[in-house]
Amino acid sequence: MKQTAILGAGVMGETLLSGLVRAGRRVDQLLVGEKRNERAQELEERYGVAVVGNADAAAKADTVALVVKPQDMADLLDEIAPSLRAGQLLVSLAAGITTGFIESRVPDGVAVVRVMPNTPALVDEGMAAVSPGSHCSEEQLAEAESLMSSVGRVVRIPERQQDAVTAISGSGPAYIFFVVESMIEAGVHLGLPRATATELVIQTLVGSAKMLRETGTHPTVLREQVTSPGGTTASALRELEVHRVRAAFLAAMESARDRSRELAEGD
Ligand SMILES: NC(=O)C1=CN([C@@H]2O[C@H](COP(=O)(O)OP(=O)(O)OC[C@H]3O[C@@H](n4cnc5c(N)ncnc54)[C@H](O)[C@@H]3O)[C@@H](O)[C@H]2O)C=CC1
Ligand SMILES: O=C(O)[C@@H]1CCC=N1
Repeated sequence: MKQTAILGAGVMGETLLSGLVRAGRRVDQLLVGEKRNERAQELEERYGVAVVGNADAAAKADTVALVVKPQDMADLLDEIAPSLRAGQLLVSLAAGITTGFIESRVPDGVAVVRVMPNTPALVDEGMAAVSPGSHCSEEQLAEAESLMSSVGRVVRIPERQQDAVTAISGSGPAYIFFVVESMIEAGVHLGLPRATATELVIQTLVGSAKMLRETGTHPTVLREQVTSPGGTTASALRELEVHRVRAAFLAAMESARDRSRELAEGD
């Protein structure tokens, strides 16, 4: 019976855990390692999953998902390294942490896959990008992909693109929620009840996302279809350009990419 351990069960760890359970993974094939006792207890009660020590989980599992903050990764690896053996697979979901960083801290022959997931995995609409480390077999990479495909889509990318991916899809949901918040506030400023503004914005987002996915039409064309000559949309879009929103998105994502690079240094 193949065992999968999840070490670090905060927002992303629980997202992965819940997705695996929804996808039909038996709870007796799952182990969780979590530092905070009250959190560990909560997860045991919610999912019926066994929460054990990190070293114990690492020794028993075939696949170990590392879902702690980048700043906590070195300590976690020091703790579990003596329990690991060649042939096991480590799947890191941490921003910035390279496969080389992990490989240099665990026994030879332990395979590493770096993944950048995102929180829509909570509703099985996640986007994950996976990159193999230096000695990861096709079968092990497929195992990491299958872990993530239980909660959404998966793409394979070269590891050098991981910091950019982190800036786009890893952090991406936060930008979208920020836009949604801003539009709801604008609706309230324009005199709409908050509940009405919220419903209008969320359905507009869902409908627009569905159009992008289902028509396959380029976003520029879809935007042009909404923009009547001399109309309301053109007027609004001119304001967004005047306020340099496009440039702000570029600067924001460059900043996220650079921060991802820094996290590897432990800052
Ligand atoms: N939240 C997000 O949207 C995304 C997060 N990630 C990555 O996922 C990782 C976790 O992020 P979050 O879940 O947001 O953080 P979080 O702070 O919610 O969760 C981290 C968990 O790890 C636990 N922990 C810390 N040290 C531990 C140890 N030695 N042993 C066991 N448990 C330990 C903490 O108690 C906490 O519950 C990060 O590396 C982050 O870069 C990646 C993509 C998206
Ligand atoms: O903010 C962060 O560092 C993590 C990585 C991507 C999304 N959340």
